[in-house]
Amino acid sequence: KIRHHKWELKYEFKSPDCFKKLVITINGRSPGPTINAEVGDTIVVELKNHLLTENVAIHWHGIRQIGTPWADGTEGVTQCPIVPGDTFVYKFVVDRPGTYLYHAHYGMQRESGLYGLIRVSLPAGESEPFSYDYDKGLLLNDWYHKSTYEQAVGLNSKPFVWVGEPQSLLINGRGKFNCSKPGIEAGVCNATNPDCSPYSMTVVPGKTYRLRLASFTALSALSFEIEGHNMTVVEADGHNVEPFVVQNLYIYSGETYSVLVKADQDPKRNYWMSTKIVSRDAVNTTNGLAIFNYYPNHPRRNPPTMPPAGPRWNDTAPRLAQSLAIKSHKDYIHSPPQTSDRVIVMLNTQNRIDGFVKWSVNNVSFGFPHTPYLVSLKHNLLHTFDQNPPPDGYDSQNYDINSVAKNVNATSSNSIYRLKFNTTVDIILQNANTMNPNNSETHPWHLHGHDFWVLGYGSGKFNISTDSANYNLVNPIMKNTVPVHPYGWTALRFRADNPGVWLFHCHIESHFFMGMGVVFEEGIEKVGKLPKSIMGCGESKSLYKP
Ligand SMILES: O=C1O[C@H]([C@@H](O)CO)C(O)=C1O
Repeated sequence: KIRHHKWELKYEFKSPDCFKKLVITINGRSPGPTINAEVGDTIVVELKNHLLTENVAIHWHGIRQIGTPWADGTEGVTQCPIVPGDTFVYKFVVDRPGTYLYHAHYGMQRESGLYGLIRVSLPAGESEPFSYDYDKGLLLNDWYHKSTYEQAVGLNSKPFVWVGEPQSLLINGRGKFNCSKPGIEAGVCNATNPDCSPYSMTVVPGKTYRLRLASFTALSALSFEIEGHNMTVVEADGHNVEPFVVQNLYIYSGETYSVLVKADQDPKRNYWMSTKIVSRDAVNTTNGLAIFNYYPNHPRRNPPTMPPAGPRWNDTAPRLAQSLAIKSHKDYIHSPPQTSDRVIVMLNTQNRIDGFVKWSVNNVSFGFPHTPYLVSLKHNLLHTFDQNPPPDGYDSQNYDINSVAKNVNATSSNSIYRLKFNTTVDIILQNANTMNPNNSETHPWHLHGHDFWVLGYGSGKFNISTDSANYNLVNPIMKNTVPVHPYGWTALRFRADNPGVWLFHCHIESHFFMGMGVVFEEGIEKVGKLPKSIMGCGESKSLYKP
């Protein structure tokens, strides 16, 4: 079945957390409409850019784009930006059931509110290995009052202007900034604006709900909980999980989870749903709140209790424990190849280049070329980017991951990793200290075009002989986004079997903007004829003869 969507993108004044700012809307909404589809459907999104003076591109996060690498929506990698006034048509197949995201992939535009959910269900007659009565989406986000443009310029300035912690946290596009804080211009913040009344999810006592949680945060790692209710984790990034129960779920930017919740508590009252920032000391950001409303109580009635405080922000152990608990459902194991053809160790560091603050992989900070790689590679415009491959590792003998590096300087490059088609590749994400003493951050890494097996997590420096001996090669979960914990490592394996050019990057918007990403090419010769609509910028202009 073909599912046709017509989207008009524009900036509008909105007050998702009561504070008025410019928000990118899709057909008047932020978050945008949920795309509902069945496995095997073709999604067509006809996108009209009405942003007046800003380009755009939309990425379908978690959709592998098999046979349509040009529809991945990654500006600079798979397409030219969509300029104001233009219409671009995305067309791709959703080939697996599960919960996925879509969001802007141009500069740091996602945080302007251009995001939404993709829900792919099984064909009628097929069923999941779990059951529920109702299916609901919960889109989690953090929210800034400054424009994405002001933030980008700050990150790219000397002296460096960091984006800081978000002003609020949103649940289904709604949050609450404290309008009575001093220094707010009259008329900008209105606590009674209906845009910012909390999201309320009505539940029928005794029923079971599948909540599809998705994190779109620009920066924050979150802990989500529903006061007084257990949650059973059943899906992660579109894969069935061997079920386990949590009171609070840690979720990193770019991840999705389905949890089952039974409305089995006192039906005479409502309960809080809340998000809290973990892994960063965000003292001035209040927790995100929504209402878990037991029918027939009033959906706006506040619960009689204080909202839950949530876990301590700097406690890494329970987060690592949750990561380790996520295994493939026993009836849905995709066995990983038992060996790999290539191991790429990726040291994650914060650096300086000519006095600018950057993030790097193996001391190379990523920057886009002018021509999208997909076009350059397919049409042999190889002079458009650096042909020296980036390093497959770092000097692990001599690099101390636990302290500020002796030499924090890095280089910048737009070079890429070229993978041999149909080979198995291991990636070891190695975390380290930032440029600040006693500080290491959590980075959620997202791979385009593939799912990978998560073979292991550990703390400290990865040891190729001892740590790889402990890989989970039996029932590893497959995901498309995974955290590397502070001072820790994460090991992934994937098959380079999807012809195209694919980004792999930290899903924190500012970190990717500062260079925290790499690009993989595989099987470029197998990519079909590129649509002209992705061309028109840089050297692809020469190919664009209408
Ligand atoms: O990239 C970052 O910069 C700041 C800080 O390290 C420098 O101000 C921070 O917390 C980041 O994640």
